[in-house]
Amino acid sequence: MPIIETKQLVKTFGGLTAVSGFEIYLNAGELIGLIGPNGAGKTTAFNMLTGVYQPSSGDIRFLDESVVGKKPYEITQKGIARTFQNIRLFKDLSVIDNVKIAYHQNVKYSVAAGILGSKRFKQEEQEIAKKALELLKIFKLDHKAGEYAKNLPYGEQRRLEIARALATQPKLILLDEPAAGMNPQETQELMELIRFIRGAFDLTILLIEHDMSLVMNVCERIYVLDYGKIIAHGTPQEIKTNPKVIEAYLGEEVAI
Ligand SMILES: Nc1ncnc2c1ncn2[C@@H]1O[C@H](COP(=O)(O)OP(=O)(O)OP(=O)(O)O)[C@@H](O)[C@H]1O
Repeated sequence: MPIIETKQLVKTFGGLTAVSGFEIYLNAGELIGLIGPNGAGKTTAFNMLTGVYQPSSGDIRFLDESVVGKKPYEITQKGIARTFQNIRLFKDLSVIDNVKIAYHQNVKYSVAAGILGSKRFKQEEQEIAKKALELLKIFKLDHKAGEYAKNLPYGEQRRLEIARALATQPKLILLDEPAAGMNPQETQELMELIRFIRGAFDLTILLIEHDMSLVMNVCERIYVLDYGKIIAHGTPQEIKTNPKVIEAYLGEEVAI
């Protein structure tokens, strides 16, 4: 049974149909790509999967339960995390605090315990600080734990966003253009990191990416959106040679 499955998802904005008939599924442990020309509806699809937008119609089943109508924080608590195309870190907080905040979502002490500084609260805080640092180590950001997030170079901010998403302990993670703005060396390292975290954290991953070499190299299957509709679905090899995909990308800068 798929971990997530969408049924005939539609999103309209006034007269504009941004996404229609959107049907995808991801099995547990898969790494799947979602590609398409600019304005095809990829981010709108992510926004529906994470409760940022409510679908105009259709259904989203996550772990065999509909998540339509749920708020973004409820969806995060159920196990779906994401990163954003335009990085959304807490830029005036330290690197480690960005990760600690995400861990706090799953902590069990009460607000009163926090204010009163109870023993349990202190233990939880120490545990979270330890876990956050371990996570930063995986992302090679532990030596920058105390720096302001805003002072990190772009590529590191992107990595921190993924680390923060992982701190919510998701089962499914949606990455919106994780390699945007990265140089080839950083992109290569990111590719290895994505493969690593999938295994290490038992994740299922859906990836939007314009960097075709990244998508073709790491994804097992790829969905292609064009004008809000899925025009192709298959292995990287099938997608590369699909005439509809080639046509959709004509005039775009990306070579597939
Ligand atoms: N909040 C909104 N209000 C109105 N129109 C929107 C809104 N969000 C997205 N759209 C429109 O929906 C369509 C799909 O946009 P979307 O951002 O999902 O595409 P995309 O595939 O993610 O594009 P890109 O690759 O450029 O990020 C576009 O025509 C966009 O202008």
